Amino acid sequence: MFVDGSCEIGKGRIKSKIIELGNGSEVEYYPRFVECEDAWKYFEYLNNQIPWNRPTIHVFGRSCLQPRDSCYVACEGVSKLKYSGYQPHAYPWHQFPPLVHLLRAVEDALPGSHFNSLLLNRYNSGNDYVSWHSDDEPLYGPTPLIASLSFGCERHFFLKKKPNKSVSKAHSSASKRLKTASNADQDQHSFLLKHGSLLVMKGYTQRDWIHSVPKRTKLDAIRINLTFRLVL
Ligand SMILES: O=C(O)CCC(=O)C(=O)O
Ligand SMILES: [Fe+2]
Repeated sequence: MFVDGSCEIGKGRIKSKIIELGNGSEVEYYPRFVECEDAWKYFEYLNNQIPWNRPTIHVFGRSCLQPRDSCYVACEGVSKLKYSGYQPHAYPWHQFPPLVHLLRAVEDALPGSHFNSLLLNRYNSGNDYVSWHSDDEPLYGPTPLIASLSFGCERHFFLKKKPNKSVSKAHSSASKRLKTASNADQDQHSFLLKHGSLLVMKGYTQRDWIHSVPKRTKLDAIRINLTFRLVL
C-alpha cells in the first residue's frame, strides 16, 4: 500500500442513499465508499503525513483558534481560498500521492465531476468541531458539488434549512406556530458519518442549507474529513 500511491477502493461505493432536500438541493450518502481496512491505511497516512495546522480565525469580530486542525491542497493557478479571515497555504497535489488516488476514485464514482481543491480537517477528539456554516464562497459558484470523505471516529453531521429571509417577521412567527412536526422534520437531517463513507452535497445545498459537526465531549478519538471542491 502506497508504494505507488495507490490502494484498492472497494465496490461498496456503488450503494448509496439519496436525500432529496427540495428546491434543487440534494445529498447523496455512500456509507462504504472505501472498504474498512483500506480506509484505516488512508487514516494512518493522513494522520501522519499531512502538515496539519490550527490557524487563528476571525468570526463575528473576534479572533479564536480554529476548533480543529486543517490543511489545504489545490491545483496551481486556482484562485486563493479565504474563509473566516484566514487564507490557507495551498499545497500541491503531487506532494501527497494517496490524495490524488482518492480524488480519482471520487471523480470516477461521480460522473461528470471534476475537483481542483481539497480542504482537510482533523478532529482530534470530540472537543473539536465545525460550527453551522455553508460553503457558499463565491469562488465555488452557485451550485457547487462538494464531496466529503470521512475516516476514523464516527461523528454526526447535521444539515439544517436556512431561515427564509424573504418572509416578514410577523408572517414568520405565525408560520412558525403553524409549522407541523413533519414540516420541521424535513428542515433538518442528521447523518452518522462512518469510517470510509462519502457524503456528496449537490445543487443549491450551500445556498439554502447550513451544516455542522457538533462537539461530542465524551468522544476521545480522531476523525479526518476531506472535502473535494471545484474552484471556478
Ligand atoms: O467534517 C465534516 O464532515 C464537514 C467539514 C466541513 O463542513 C467543511 O470543511 O466545510
Ligand atoms: Fe462545510
